[in-house]
Amino acid sequence: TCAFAGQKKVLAAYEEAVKCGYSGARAGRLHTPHGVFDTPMFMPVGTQATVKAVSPRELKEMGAQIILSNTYHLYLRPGTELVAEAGGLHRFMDWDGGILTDSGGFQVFSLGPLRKITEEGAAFRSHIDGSTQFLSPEIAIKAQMNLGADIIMAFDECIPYPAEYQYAKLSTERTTRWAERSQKAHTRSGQALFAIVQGGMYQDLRRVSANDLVSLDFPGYGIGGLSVGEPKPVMYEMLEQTVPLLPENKPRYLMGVGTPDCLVEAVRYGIDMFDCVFPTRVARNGTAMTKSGRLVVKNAAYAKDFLPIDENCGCYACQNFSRAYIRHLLKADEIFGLRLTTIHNLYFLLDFTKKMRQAILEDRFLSFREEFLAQYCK
Ligand SMILES: NCc1cc(CSc2ccccc2)c2nc(N)[nH]c(=O)c2c1
Ligand SMILES: [Zn+2]
Repeated sequence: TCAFAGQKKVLAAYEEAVKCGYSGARAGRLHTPHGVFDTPMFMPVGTQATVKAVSPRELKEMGAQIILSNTYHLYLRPGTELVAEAGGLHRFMDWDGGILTDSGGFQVFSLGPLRKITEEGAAFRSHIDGSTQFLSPEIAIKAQMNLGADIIMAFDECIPYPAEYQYAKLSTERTTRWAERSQKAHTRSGQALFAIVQGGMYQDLRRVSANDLVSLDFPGYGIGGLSVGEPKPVMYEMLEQTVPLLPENKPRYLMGVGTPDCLVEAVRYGIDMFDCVFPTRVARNGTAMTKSGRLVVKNAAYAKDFLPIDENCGCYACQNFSRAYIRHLLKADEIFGLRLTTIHNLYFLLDFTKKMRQAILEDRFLSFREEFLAQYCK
């Protein structure tokens, strides 16, 4: 166990269990005030304090350990002070597992129209009521302390792709200054603040960003600014440059990356934590994830297919319902149809990360990766 202690009392300690030969893959245990969780791990996204279409009980049943929420959305509605008055996010949404919140920077740039970035922070218009809003490291950290997540993220700028070298350099240096301001504003013990590595698609900027943030000594590190439209080989190249510079005894969280082929490659480089809206988002348009790729249940081909989505899947949908039934519900715009495809997709990704962990523990991760990629990308 290599528990770590930041400048405050031990926060999210991370113990590396097993390192897999010939790759950076590792299986670890992440300690938080709401429990100890296994990595590699997939974290379902619950942007507005709910993982769309599923209940906390169902999330627990399918093995979810840590779920994500968005400071940007909760800050605008219902307000983070209100959530604090309700007893914090765990109480508000009745979730007793781990919670991680993003700092809001990314959502400002991806959602808020008419935004302006200065050294101080980001001004933007709310996508809800068009009101003028402002987020800074101090405001974002205060909001996350109000929400009470176990792991919170420093305020950063996700550099768009493509970006000029000069812009990427200035933005990355500012994100490092914002990380320092986030650290100074973070006064809630028992809550881990992760920094976020940026640097665009420039190897040298990625290395500078990682080294600067490591010297500021955070309990864990997000890797941001990837899966923003760049070719996958470029993303893998940035991981190869960045991950080895991060402390082995601290968790690495690749932000907003989530197709299974990307997950297995990122685990190979030593990533421990993942999130993505993809499984819940594609579920809502009737697409199920399987180890051979995507299955569009809504297609007419499945009208009389009385088999489950995946015969080998242990999820509630596959154990009890057929493709024909789920297709019928989706065609009839029945909410239960979306719930079943969402339950299946979340279970698929949670089970997939469990299988990767098992493969690492049994030192057969590289053959697991080969077999999976051969079948999935078929
Ligand atoms: N892959 C793109 C991506 C996604 C997210 C969002 S991850 C997320 C989404 C919902 C809830 C919690 C975290 C990011 N967040 C931050 N702060 N910085 C990034 O560079 C970045 C890049
Ligand atoms: Zn299933």
